[in-house]
Formats: sequence, structure tokens, C-alpha cells
Amino acid sequence: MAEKQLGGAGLRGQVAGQTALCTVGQSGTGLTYRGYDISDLAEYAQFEEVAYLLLRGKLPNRQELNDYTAKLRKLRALPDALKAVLEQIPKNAHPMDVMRTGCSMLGNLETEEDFSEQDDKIDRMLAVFPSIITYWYRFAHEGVRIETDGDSESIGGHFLELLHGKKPSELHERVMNVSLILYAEHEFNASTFTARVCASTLSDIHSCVTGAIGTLRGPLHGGANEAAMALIEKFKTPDEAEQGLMGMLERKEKIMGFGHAIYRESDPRNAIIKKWSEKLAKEVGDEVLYPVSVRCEDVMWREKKLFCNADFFHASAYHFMGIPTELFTPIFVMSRVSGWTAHVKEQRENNRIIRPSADYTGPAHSEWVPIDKR
Ligand SMILES: CC(=O)SCCNC(=O)CCNC(=O)[C@H](O)C(C)(C)COP(=O)(O)OP(=O)(O)OC[C@H]1O[C@@H](n2cnc3c(N)ncnc32)[C@H](O)[C@@H]1OP(=O)(O)O
Ligand SMILES: O=C([O-])CC(=O)C(=O)O
Repeated sequence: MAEKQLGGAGLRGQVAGQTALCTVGQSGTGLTYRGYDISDLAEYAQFEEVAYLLLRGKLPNRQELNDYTAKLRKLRALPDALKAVLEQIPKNAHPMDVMRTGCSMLGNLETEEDFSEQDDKIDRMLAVFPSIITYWYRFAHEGVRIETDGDSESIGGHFLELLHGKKPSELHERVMNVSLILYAEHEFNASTFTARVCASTLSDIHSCVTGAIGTLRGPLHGGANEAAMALIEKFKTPDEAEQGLMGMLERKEKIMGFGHAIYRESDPRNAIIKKWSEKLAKEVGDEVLYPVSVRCEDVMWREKKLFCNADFFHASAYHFMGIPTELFTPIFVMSRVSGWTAHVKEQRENNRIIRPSADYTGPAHSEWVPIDKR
């Protein structure tokens, strides 16, 4: 893959540390986790297997994976004090704020007292994040208090079961699994960098993840999947979408779900989730959202050479599975917590506080003026 010319603001192109976890835009399809190509992982792996790979440094064998998934299944229940906090959060709160508060509260209840506890704290977050978001969502929107320690095999299946109150189809569980794999890790993206900066002060794991959740929330990062949904659902036909996009481009508006800080010609996660979105579209008999999305992709490439990033076809895929739009970015959290915490572990192994310098652009000298004279 040709390298994108990187430079300028936003620390673009500057090496800010080392990692053995992930390459972005370098070889193969452009994305690897510990050397494994994302297309192989999405085709053959379970999300829990990928989390194990990121967090423990190698793919698990059958016994290790069984033990790991069994451990995660046992960690799904919410403490009463956390349920009480979630019940206080208003219905109109953004679910990413719920995730942030839920993670922070968990840190109060199950504090990481010593880094030797990090693996257990991480596994707990992986297991309990779907419970946090669905418990709040169902309580706030339906007034029900759900049991969160369900017996679904996978984290993705568990999330769908808690959300919809019934076991998901095999297809939906599979798509969730693929989606969680695609979102798990992405080198020094903004939220992961946040987690590493926090870790570099020797802070606790819940603080690292809480900060990362806040960073992921923005529409230039994880929030783009929700913004992409808001865009595509405005259009009733592909022609309408084309017209709408042309207008937005003329007005120099940002089109969410397109472009990337590192990739130049494509985001390898797009082709994978697009394929699953197409399958789901057939399943639900969609004749609008998927063709509209495809037309958006064509127009953006034709007009601007901008390509869909991981977020764009996630919007239609999640929608076809009956997931409310505002829960799209929390799903990203449920997945990326694996990558964030693998980076925290890596940072802790070879730590120096992250503290860059700035070019000063303020006045050279300011004369002190007493308050009454200002
Ligand atoms: C999982 C993820 O987090 S993936 C990213 C999700 N975010 C989005 O989808 C939001 C929309 N996309 C964007 O805002 C950007 O493409 C980013 C934030 C992802 C990357 O930003 P940058 O690295 O600054 O982008 P890049 O340097 O390639 O931009 C080049 C030009 O294309 C424009 N551009 C980039 N993306 C878009 C877009 N989606 N819509 C319209 N124009 C765009 C930029 O404004 C810039 O134009 P300029 O030179 O006139 O200012
Ligand atoms: O790498 C980035 O800048 C954003 C991204 O795609 C991700 O975090 O998955």
C-alpha cells in the first residue's frame, strides 16, 4: 500500500512511541493485530480470541479460549451500587456518557489497587460493558430492570440478547463478532493515545479507559458511525443521496464515515463490514439504506477520492440488526476496550511519562496590571 504523505497539525506522521500490537496502513490489507491480517481475523476468529491475542500476546489454544470465555461469562453481573447509579442517569443522556460514568463508577467499586490486578480488571470491563449499557438503556427507555448475567456464548451475542430480550439469530451474532473484531484495535488513534497518556502517569486502568471513552465519543472518531446513520437515513433514494451529498460538498461540509488520518485509498475494515451489511440488507428486504450507502460511497470517491472508513457501513449493518443509533458508539467501546487496555499494559511495561513540548505563540512579556486598572 502506498504511504500517505503525513505531516502538519495534529501530530500527524510523528512517531509518539512504540507498539507490538498493531500496524495501520503498512502491509497486506493495511491492518494487522500482532502480525495477523484483519481479513483473516474477521473471517476465522472469535472476538474473545482476538481480545486474548491483544491482551495476552498470543492466540489462545482451544483450552485457553474455553477457559477465557468461561471466565468472561462469569463476570457479566452488575454490582447493585452500579445499577443504582445507572438508574439515576436520565433517558435523554447520551449512551457514551453512560459508558463513561459506568466505567468510572466501576473504578470506584472495584478499584485497581495494584498493577498486578490489571488482567482481572480488564477482563471485568470486557465482560460487563454490554451489561452497563443495556441495563441503563432498558431501564431508562422501557422501565425494566434486566438480569445481565445471561448465558450467550459471545460478548456480541450477549449484548444483542440483553438489548432485545431474546437470543439473536446466528447471523446477527456472527456480524456482531466480526464488528467487534474490526473495531478492537488501531494503533495510536486518538482514544488509544489518550489511554496511553493517562497510563504514562501511572494512573489506574479505569481512569485510562474512562478518558479513552470520552475521546472516542467525538464525531471525528468513534461518533462517526452514529453521524453516518443520521446522514443516510435522510435519503429515500440513491439519486436523492447523490444530490444531497453534492450539496454538502459544495458547502464544504464534512461527511461523516469518510476519510482517514492514516489510510490513503481505503480502510480495509470497510470491505468486510460492507459485505455483512449487504447480507443483512437482503435478510431484512432493505431496498433503500444499503443502495443509498453504496451511492454515497461512489459519489465520495468520484468527487473527492474520499473512501468509507470503518464507520460508514457499520451504520446500516447495526440498523438492520435493530440496534438503536445512539448505541452504535458504545458498541465500539465494548470492542476497543481490548485495544485500549492492551496499550495500557504495553505502556506500563516500558513507561516514561508522555509529555511533549509546545511552540509558544503568546506574548513575549506581559506587564502585570492590578485588577482595578484592567
Ligand atoms: C473509526 C474512526 O475513528 S475512523 C474516522 C471517523 N471519522 C469520520 O468519519 C469523520 C469524517 N472524517 C474526517 O473528519 C477526517 O477524514 C478524519 C478526522 C478522519 C481525518 O482527518 P485528517 O487526517 O485531517 O484528514 P486528511 O488530512 O486526509 O484531510 C484532507 C482533506 O480532505 C478533507 N476531508 C477529509 N475527510 C473528509 C470528509 N469526511 N468529508 C469532507 N472532507 C473531508 C479535509 O477537510 C481536508 O481538506 P482540506 O485540506 O481542504 O482541509
Ligand atoms: O486510527 C484512527 O485514527 C481512527 C480509527 O480508524 C480507529 O481508531 O479505529
